Amino acid sequence: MSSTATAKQNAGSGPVLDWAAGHGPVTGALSATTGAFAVATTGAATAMPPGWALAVGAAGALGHTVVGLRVRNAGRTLATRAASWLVGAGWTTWAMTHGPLTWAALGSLATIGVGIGAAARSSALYEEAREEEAIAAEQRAIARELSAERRAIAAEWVDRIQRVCGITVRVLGVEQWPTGAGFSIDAELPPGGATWNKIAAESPRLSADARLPHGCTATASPGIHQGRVIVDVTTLNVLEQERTYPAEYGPLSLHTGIPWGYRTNAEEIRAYLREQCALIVGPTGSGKTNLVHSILAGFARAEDVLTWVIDLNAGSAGLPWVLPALNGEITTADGPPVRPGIDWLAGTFDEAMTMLDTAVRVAKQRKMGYQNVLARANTDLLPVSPKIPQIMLVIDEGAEILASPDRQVRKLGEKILEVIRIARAIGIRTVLTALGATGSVLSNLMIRREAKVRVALTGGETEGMDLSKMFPGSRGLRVDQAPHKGAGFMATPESPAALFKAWRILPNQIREIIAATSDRHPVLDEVSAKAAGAAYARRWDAERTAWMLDRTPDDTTGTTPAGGGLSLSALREPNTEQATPEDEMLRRFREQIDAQFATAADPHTPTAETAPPAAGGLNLSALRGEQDSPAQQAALALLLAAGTEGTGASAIARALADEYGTTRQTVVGWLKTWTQDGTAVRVGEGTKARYVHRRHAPGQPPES
Ligand SMILES: Nc1ncnc2c1ncn2[C@@H]1O[C@H](COP(=O)(O)OP(=O)(O)OP(=O)(O)O)[C@@H](O)[C@H]1O
Repeated sequence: MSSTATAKQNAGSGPVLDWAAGHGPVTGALSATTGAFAVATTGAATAMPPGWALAVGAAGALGHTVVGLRVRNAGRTLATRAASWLVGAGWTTWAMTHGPLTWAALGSLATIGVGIGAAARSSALYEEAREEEAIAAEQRAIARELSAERRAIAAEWVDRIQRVCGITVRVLGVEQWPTGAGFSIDAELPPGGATWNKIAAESPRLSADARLPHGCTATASPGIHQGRVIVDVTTLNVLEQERTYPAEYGPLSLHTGIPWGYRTNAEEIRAYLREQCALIVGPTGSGKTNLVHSILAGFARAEDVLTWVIDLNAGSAGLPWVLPALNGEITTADGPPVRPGIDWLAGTFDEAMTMLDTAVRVAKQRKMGYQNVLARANTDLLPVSPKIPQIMLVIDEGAEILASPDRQVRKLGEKILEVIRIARAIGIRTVLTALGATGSVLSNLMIRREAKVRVALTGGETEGMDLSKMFPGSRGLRVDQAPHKGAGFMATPESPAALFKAWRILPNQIREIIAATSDRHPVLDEVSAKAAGAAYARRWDAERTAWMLDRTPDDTTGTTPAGGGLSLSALREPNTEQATPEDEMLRRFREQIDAQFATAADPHTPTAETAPPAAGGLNLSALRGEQDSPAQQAALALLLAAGTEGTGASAIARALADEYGTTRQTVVGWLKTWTQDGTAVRVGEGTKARYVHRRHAPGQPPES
């Protein structure tokens, strides 16, 4: 009978006995006594020589002892098992001689059974306790070793702090960092008025005394109360290494902080920007642009942030976040067009002014429009959420704008300050970068008060780096501690000034982040969109974005002006007979945005200057008269050539991809327009659907 069949049979008739399983105290005793009884009765009935039972018992005891030794059972367990075998065998021998079916034999067998059970139970418990004790002993040994190391560290640093700072601390704990880059000491200051900053001020001397490698520091910060100090000691210089932006692009929120880089203990540091503005200082070549990209990456990942970028320096900070989407270089797995990684990019003075005016209008409108929301939430801080996103204005070299001697540029500066002044409560904050004009910028009270998230990228540059102005109250920070590109110091209200490094982020990661976050960006809330008006709604308009395409390196028109100024092509009449590839790209971009996103409803009723928006979206394409581009003409020619058979969007896109870089999405847009205006006819359904030029449409008289 198969085992399954047996199991099935047994299932209905009581407990299934698993003979392969090991014995517990009860089954073990039961098995021993029933076994002995069976042998005794059979032996007596068959007149088996009683000595055999004794021999079997001795062999059993020996076998069990050997196995027990092999699995390292305790001596006590071995003795119990061997004794069980021998007692069982003794009884069997006796019972075979005197007859197993007497009351004396049965009673003594039951007693033996209970005895074996109890002994087995006790030896099992003993075995368990022995195992636990072994584990605990092992852990105690590890802890002893660790705490010996910790004790050594504690003693060494008590001595050092005494020697260097003249303060005798009592170490309460030493925590080794999981990153392996160093440790933290939690110590109690002596009575008599010693403060943690006395130790903090001696950081360089402590580091030297500890013979720390270059780039490693011993920094002191306040402990749990004013009588305690934490000393963080780095022993491995992670700032030396180049670490790329973490490849996990999951959603973030302004409220949980946006990671900007990592500390010397290799832990990430986050900027909390709900109420704070930020100031980043970094001379040329220090890695400032790279840091701005890391920051924009974090904002792109956030579900409650819309990023507006002003970059009058040829848009280099913002362009990588726009162009891949604009040029249709990125597609997502399910095919919808990709939104740029930032919500607005101003690369010219006029556009920057428009953006700042819009920000001021939005701020004022939010103040009025959200009174109820504030009252309901019982707060004076607008509850920022994906529905009411925070606008982060990132202004590259904004500090230079503030300090500019040029009257025009200073107007921009005044607007920036106005935004900083009025918009904290209602969710608009700024990130300003500076090449080094820290003196004049930091003398501005508004910046000093509002921009407490600060970064100084040194990249080894010592000229014009006044760390004490950037991080007032922090002592012991030296530029030469961070000689690597992308490295410097960062302070936030939550985390005192200390060494920091930005992750390296390359264009391919920027493209990945644009694709990964495309459907995550919030939409400007209705109240704000109303205030922002057409200036915002038409931000991707051809005339306003032409400069971006003139900057692309694969520009073949030769019209790119030198320097970063506004390009002449921005003034180009968009409805020229021969559309350029840039116009084609722009048109495609507008179409994609129209098709996919109602980026903001244009709240204004159409006027002479504002073209009517399509219901539910921007209808950017409608903002200019559509003109067939060479790519579109080629597509039309293909449609004609397909005759009565017709063709589809994919086939046309494939044919045009090499020469014009046309995507399927674009062709879908053209085919839609052509079917609407009667140029083409759609025939068939589902996967069989194809388009036929009206000349070849069924039932159509041939055109002459
Ligand atoms: N976090 C980083 N890790 C490693 N290397 C970096 C990092 N940031 C920047 N670099 C290196 O420094 C170089 C300059 O960086 P980046 O262009 O960001 O500097 P910048 O301060 O903006 O300079 P510029 O103003 O001249 O553009 C980069 O090409 C890169 O090699």
